[in-house]
Amino acid sequence: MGNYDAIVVLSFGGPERPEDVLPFLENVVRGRGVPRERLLEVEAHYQSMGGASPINAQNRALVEELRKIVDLPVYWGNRNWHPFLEETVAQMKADGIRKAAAFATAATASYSSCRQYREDIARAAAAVPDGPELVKMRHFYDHPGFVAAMADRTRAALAEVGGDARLVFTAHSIPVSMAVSAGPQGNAYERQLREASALVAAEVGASDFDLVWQSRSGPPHIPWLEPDVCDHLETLHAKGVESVVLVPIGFVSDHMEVLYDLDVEARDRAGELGLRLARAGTAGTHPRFVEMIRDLVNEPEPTACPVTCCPAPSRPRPQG
Ligand SMILES: CC1=C(CCC(=O)O)c2cc3nc(cc4[nH]c(cc5[nH]c(cc1n2)c(C)c5CCC(=O)O)c(CCC(=O)O)c4C)C(CCC(=O)O)=C3C
Ligand SMILES: [Fe+2]
Repeated sequence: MGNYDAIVVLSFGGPERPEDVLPFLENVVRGRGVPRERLLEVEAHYQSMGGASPINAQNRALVEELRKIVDLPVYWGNRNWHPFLEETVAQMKADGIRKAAAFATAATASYSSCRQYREDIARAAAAVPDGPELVKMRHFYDHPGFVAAMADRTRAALAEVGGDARLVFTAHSIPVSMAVSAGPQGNAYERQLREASALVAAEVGASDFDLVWQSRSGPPHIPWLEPDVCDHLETLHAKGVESVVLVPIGFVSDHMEVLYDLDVEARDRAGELGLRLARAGTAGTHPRFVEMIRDLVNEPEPTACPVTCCPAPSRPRPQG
């Protein structure tokens, strides 16, 4: 046990009002060379959904559920939008918290899903001198609680389409260079997602599955993980597959990347192809997932990753 006196849920953050969408997006892509056109396209996705991301509401719900089963105070702070982790850590200090277990809402290794959350913790520590120590919990892609929650969600989606649907797991695409440098031995992002997918597939009794990518960002000349989920639906259709269940194994709540890129874009593509499609839910507030967080906090204190793993991407050269 790490002798924590609080838990803090650390997440991506999202806008909740139309006028916050662009400033939020600018925070996300600062220094990352994402073309302006891509940013405006994504802005339109958010505005088409009412100018609000559901991610903050989902994190509030997760915090509520967690509070019901732990004896520690539970806080919540984000990387890209209010409440920023700095704000939360300032509150924790004011409340007298000395050491907290930090649960980041990302299951795997990679710069975006691990190292960058460690940087968020370091930034908050620098902003709040003499604040609490935050200890980041380990990756949970293969934790039985996460797997059980995702298996339940997958079974529900299979029941929706009926028959022998093809299981297609999806995760956020990342630059190939980021994928190669993920984890102490490299390639951990893809390997961990494949392992998580295999565990869920086995639990629902599927003999085979695919793992594909979604939500590609970045400049077009930089290679990202492929194939994209929409292209993959075409490939499956060409092979004679008639029904598909999409399982967003790379995300823990039904936020914008899931609601837009899967429920709008991929669903549209499936409709054009005449494919039957159902989308499995994410872990969200599934009781097994919430219990997993409690169990992680009760594990021996995790050691930090080696400093060489999941390095920050080099800053892209300005284009044009
Ligand atoms: C691995 C990974 C996860 C999973 C792990 C985790 O969950 O942390 C994830 C989650 C998320 N990504 C999200 C949103 C966005 N990601 C972007 C851009 C990027 N994501 C990347 C990677 C990941 N992203 C990368 C390498 C970029 C390129 C820019 C950069 O190098 O950082 C952009 C910029 C615009 C664009 O899409 O071009 C947006 C808006 C939301 C919030 C959804 C909501 O608002 O509900 C969530 C949970
Ligand atoms: Fe992202």
